[in-house]
Amino acid sequence: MAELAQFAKMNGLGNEIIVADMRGRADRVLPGAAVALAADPATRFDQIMAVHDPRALGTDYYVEIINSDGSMAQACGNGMRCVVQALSAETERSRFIFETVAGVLDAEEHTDGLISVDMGRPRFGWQEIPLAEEFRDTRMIELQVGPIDAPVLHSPSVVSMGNPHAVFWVDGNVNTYDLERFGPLLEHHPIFPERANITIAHVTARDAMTIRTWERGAGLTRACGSAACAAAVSAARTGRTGRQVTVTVPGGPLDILWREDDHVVMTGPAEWEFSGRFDPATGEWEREKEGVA
Ligand SMILES: N[C@@H](CCC[C@H](N)C(=O)O)C(=O)O
Repeated sequence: MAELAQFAKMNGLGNEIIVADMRGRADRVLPGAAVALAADPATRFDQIMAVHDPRALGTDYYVEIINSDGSMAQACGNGMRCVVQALSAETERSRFIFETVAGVLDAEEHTDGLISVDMGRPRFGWQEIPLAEEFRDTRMIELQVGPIDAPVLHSPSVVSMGNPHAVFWVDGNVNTYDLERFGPLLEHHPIFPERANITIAHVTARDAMTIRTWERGAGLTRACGSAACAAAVSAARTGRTGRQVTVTVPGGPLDILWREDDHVVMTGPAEWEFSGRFDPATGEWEREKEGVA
């Protein structure tokens, strides 16, 4: 067995997260190890946030994001809040600058314990999302599921928050839609060459909406931070809301602000569950014993 790496099992509004401490190591969390950890009910997770030593000048850490199917993700809002909480407990710092494959982002823990993450700028170009074919206006694209003459979900807004998102607008309760059935079909639809996160959104006020998300590479989750950002910017962009909204996901509310400088800032909680050590090559793991640092 390789030298074990420390991890903390955490969650961001029920989005199951493992924060893996890969600092000072040359190895990476392998896809097979992620799949093994996800299959174990005790360590079941939606994303692993692997925290590495910094690669770029002016950043504190490089963070890799791994979905439960072993694929890589470019953004994970709830996971970033968990990383901030884990690091702030260790370092007594409250601000961090991270590098991810999607770029550099900064994050801050507030005195009330809530954490804000600057999720960067949304991208609306069809090649940036990416889509398989040209759509000049990505506020609403032609795509539907269900019977041709009576689609269940149709005409989503599409956007990249570093990762690809499609947001389907509905009038009623988001829980009445069979996302477990339609999510995988839409995630793998040929219009999304890199797959997509699929969200159903119901705007309830100029500053509020409820969403549910089928995550690319992880399936149905209780929360998806980048999807909350994607839904918020898409709602503002289509005139449904203003630029500051409370997005309620199954796990609870997230505050999303699309600032005038085009950056999207997400604020919400993070929660520690337990710690352990694992083998990044195989996913074998052991729980940290109480009282052992
Ligand atoms: N849970 C995340 C999003 C995770 C990444 C996603 N599954 C993808 O592959 O794009 C969040 O909180 O943003």
